Amino acid sequence: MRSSASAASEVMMEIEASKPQGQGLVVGGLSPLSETLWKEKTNTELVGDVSARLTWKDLTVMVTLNNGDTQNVLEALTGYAEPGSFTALMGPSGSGKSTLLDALSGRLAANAFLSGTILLNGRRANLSFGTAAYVTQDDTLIGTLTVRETISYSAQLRLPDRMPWSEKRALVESTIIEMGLQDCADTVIGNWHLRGISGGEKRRVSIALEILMRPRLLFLDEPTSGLDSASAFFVTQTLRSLSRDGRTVIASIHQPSSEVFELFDRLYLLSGGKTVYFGQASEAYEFFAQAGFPCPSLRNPSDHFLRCINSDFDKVKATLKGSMKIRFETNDDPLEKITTAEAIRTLVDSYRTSQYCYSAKEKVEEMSKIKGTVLDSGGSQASFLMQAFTLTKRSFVNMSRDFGYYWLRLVIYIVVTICIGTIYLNVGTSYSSILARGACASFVFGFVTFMSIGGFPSFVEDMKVFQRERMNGHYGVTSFVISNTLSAMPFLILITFISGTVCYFMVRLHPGFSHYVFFVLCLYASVTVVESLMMAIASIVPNFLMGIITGAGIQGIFMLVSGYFRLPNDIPKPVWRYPMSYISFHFWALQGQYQNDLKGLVFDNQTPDMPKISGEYILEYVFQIDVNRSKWIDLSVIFSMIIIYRIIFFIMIKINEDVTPWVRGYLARRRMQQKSGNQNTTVAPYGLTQSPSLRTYVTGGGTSKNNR
Ligand SMILES: Nc1ncnc2c1ncn2[C@@H]1O[C@H](COP(=O)(O)OP(=O)(O)OP(=O)(O)O)[C@@H](O)[C@H]1O
Repeated sequence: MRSSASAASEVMMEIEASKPQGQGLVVGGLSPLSETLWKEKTNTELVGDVSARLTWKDLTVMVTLNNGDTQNVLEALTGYAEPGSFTALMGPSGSGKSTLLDALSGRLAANAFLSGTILLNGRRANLSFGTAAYVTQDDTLIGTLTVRETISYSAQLRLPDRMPWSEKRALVESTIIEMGLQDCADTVIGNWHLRGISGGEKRRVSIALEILMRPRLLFLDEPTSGLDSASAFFVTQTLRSLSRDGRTVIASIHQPSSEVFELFDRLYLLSGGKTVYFGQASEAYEFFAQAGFPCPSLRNPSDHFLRCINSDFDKVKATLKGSMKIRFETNDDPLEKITTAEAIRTLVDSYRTSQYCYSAKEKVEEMSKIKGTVLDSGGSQASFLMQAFTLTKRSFVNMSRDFGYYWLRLVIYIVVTICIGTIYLNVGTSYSSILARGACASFVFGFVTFMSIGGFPSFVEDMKVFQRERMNGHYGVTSFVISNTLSAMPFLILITFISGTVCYFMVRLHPGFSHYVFFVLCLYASVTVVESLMMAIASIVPNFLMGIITGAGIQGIFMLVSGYFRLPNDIPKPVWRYPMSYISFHFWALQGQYQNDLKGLVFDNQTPDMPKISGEYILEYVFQIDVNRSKWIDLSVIFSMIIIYRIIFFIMIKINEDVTPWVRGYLARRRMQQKSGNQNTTVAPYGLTQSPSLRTYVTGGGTSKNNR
């Protein structure tokens, strides 16, 4: 078998061989090779009529706070981003950079309401789910995969099926080179037990994943944060080169060095949600000078701009003056004479009446009038089957490499079942074994299945990757649910088969192969139900600590009404018996296993004065089991619960994506109209939603078939 390194070097040789004369691979930009490959293999033109012209006018974002108050995070912002340009959003922490990016890309939080107009190519458009690529601040990647594997799986998930694998591989390799990841291409990303690539490299992997599909519109939230100056320059240069290929690139940048600042085409400077400056980055220097805040010599211009508009400096100065009795030297710097809050007011007012503001508004009007191409989903072009297959494979590889996902659980399960086996060793058929058998089954289907909750943190990590990829339109919910179910199956079968066998034969439960198979199947079904239950919980409570507490609480209640801690007929009828005990999978597992174990056995204390007791009698009169119902029906109920919980997971995600934004949109419209009293205020549904179905409404385009 060829090693991945040799395969990679072959690909690189292919790349070298296919290079046009005199044209090298461009490091820090889209290589001619990948550009050509992309156009040839996907029949997609990258520039021209599919370019993305984005405008936003009077964009206001209001958030509702926990105490019911509202706060304007962005106030009446107007601006635009053109193809072939790189726009940087800058401002102090909390100025609204991320919120502006979120508003433009249709990713606002549930409590945020948007008003104003956002147009893409002169039309309203929902930019989520792949129409625009978005690189978030957090690098949510699968820790057990190498850089090359991460990008390769992403290519398989999104590139068209008809594109041969060798060409997909070539695209992957060229993307690795574009992002300067050659040296760490075969290193794992890293997780809690695997030492992986550096933070800067993770950032570059996240960007590589999004530029792989050559999106026409690219949003990046702080792509250079946490990078050293060389890496930050490299990343920014790459983004600039991407924009030069006719793409529209908008990125929020925290504290750029002067070299990085020089790479910006346009600068959007924000403070407290207001526009301080929007225009050519190179002209910002002049604007600040005109407004009375010239940049002192020997100061980095971007540092100066941020210094002028960061009101935290007022607090810092006041604290220093008060507590440390520091006296600030007065010099010619205007910022020493006035507070930063006053400087911000002056700059905001200056901008409002400046030629920069007028020309921006004019340009927005002009761009809004031109109705360009409707950009449909730039998301996945792979078929549903290819997505499901790739996701299953990726998930299986991850599960097999992540020690905490299943291997640790396997070890614990074996240890615990050996303990059970030792305690109930060769339980027999004496009178005392009746209670022992009941307790043993209750422990196995109660506590042993409960331990499956331990996989929740790993699943939450998977969910984060899913959410990032889903929001960027890489694949749909169905593919994720199917892949998760299939990839987990071999591990769950292995865990339950080994631990079930250890337990069954050490305890010597009911002899007979079919009894043993039932026990193992019931254990498998119960453990899978717990997994599915936790999956459904994760779709509602994505925080892993809260998820574990919720899952533990639900299972505790299920155990209580399972018929062991209180006999079925004694469980209070309202709520606990009907419906709780029937919803509890423990109840069905115990009903089935008691029958499986006791039916056909005879209990005898080997003393002449004590009668023999049949298992049927105990089932009916001691454990109060419905003996007329087949144990296989009990088992099928547990299997149906697996499907039900997976459907709940699917529905919850769909509700979050489709229904919640619709409700929020409706509430926002009412709230904004009430607040402003102006019926003409446009509350843009596209800005509030992440719904693929609303995309159909706003763009007239269809929902991608792969986003099912
Ligand atoms: N959904 C929300 N609910 C409540 N407050 C919010 C919400 N979104 C943003 N804010 C508030 O709005 C302000 C701007 O936040 P935002 O994250 O956009 O700033 P930022 O400029 O990106 O900051 P940073 O550089 O630190 O990431 C902050 O004060 C933040 O607390």
